[in-house]
Amino acid sequence: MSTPVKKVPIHLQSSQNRLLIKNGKIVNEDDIIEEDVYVEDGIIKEIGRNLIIPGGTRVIDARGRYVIPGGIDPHTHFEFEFMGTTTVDDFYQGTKAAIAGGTTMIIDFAFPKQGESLLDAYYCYREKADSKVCCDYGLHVALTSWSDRVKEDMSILCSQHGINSFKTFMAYSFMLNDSELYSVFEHCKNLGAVPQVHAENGHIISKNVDKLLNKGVTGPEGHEMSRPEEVEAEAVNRACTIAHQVDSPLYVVHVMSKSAGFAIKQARERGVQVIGETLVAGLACDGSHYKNPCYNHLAAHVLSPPIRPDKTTPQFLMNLLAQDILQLTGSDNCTFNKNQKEMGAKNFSKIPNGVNGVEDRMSVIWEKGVQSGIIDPMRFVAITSTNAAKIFNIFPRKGCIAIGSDADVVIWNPNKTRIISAKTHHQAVDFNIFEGMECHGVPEYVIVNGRVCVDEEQLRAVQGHGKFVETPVFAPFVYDPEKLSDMRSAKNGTINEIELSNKLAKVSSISNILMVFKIHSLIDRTGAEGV
Ligand SMILES: NC(=O)NCCC(=O)O
Ligand SMILES: [Zn+2]
Ligand SMILES: [Zn+2]
Repeated sequence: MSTPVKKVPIHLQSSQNRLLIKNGKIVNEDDIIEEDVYVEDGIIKEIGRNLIIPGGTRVIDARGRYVIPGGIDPHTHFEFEFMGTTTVDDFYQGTKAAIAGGTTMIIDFAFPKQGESLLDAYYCYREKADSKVCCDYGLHVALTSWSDRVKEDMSILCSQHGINSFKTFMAYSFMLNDSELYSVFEHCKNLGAVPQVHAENGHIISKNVDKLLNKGVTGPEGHEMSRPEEVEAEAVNRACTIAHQVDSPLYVVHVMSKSAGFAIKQARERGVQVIGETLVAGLACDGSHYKNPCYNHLAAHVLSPPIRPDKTTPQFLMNLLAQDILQLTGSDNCTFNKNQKEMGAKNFSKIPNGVNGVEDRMSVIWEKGVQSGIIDPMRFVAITSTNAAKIFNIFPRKGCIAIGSDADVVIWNPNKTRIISAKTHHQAVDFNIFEGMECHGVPEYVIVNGRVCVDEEQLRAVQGHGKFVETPVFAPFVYDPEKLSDMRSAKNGTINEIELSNKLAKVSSISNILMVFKIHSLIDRTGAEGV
């Protein structure tokens, strides 16, 4: 006897494959147009008015909404074994939360365990992620040592496995020295890959940690005290110098301070091809939480480089994004629960480093950037999606609303608000560093490869719906500045004339050269062209 075939009602069948988004304002990095978007089989097939579409197509009315490319978070750590424990957001929960907030692709880091080869680390991450991801994902690979074997594996990863970026460290026990960084950057340049750097001076930090612990400073406040911003800026400057010597591009991850941002500005002015990423944590959180007497509250905010005590830093970083001195934003989502953070109860240097952000990045940046008048919706799209797609060489497949692009689309209501809370977020972590923040900008629909995964604000993410996306080498954005200038929009966003007073940032180099950088009035839009 044959099993009766269950028939899916026709309207449900077609809504999986065909979708018309009507009456919205399409925002790309360089323009805003009022046209409809037709999606079929996961791809944007048509853009225009009065489109002729097949019967049975689901229609979403986006009147009064923006239709934007899904966010690309270039910096997450799901299922990451770090500092003696593992992050609580795995590839399922992490990507589900990403989608809830309007992010439709993440790029994580394949991290080799001690003694593990880069290739094995890559296979291990593919194994962990492939069956779990609800949205597409890519991988950077972390370099925790340097050898001929590492060099060879980098070449294989680029030529055979769709990897085009490698993260190096100037801090933590696995940091590389200057000579190793020189070799890595040079090799990346030959491969057409993007060398990334975690820029903090690890030697100074470890001296400071010892000194603080000896003085009896054991609480979480010691974390920030051991890594002041000049320690970040010195490393940024040194990494830029090394990259310049070998003529390689450089991507500085998680820029968290004014001094580091300024070091990037200076490097770009002297011709270093440096790309700067900042974090939603740095754009929204200031040092006010350092006054909180609760260990758990403080420990929950510990990440590296740290959130700066200076209250003006978040807006300063947003201004750098408006100016194109920084190009993109990540979350560095690296989440540990209360009991894991308690590993550092007697010694701040043992607090697992990391915070949340993958879910809230889009709304928080909209609130702090667009709602506050520092950037316009086009620049928002550039710093949350398009630039990541360009840097990691998946543009225009991702990062824009265009015919032929993947249908990763968000229908964004700029007038709705929501209040962020750990009680309502979709992440596994038990704390939210943006707790209580009211944000304008709500993703009412999130379409992931053509599938409606947030539907009228209801999350319907599907485990395994995402795929690994290869990132090819020699991204034009990074390696071909001429093509880049054609590709790059002249519009860098409308920004308020926020006068930043001249400030002095002291940056000391490892060789005891004291450089004093004068921070110019950074917010001069016309002056930004030459940055
Ligand atoms: N940033 C942080 O504190 N944790 C994640 C690891 C890293 O990105 O350095
Ligand atoms: Zn890092
Ligand atoms: Zn990170």
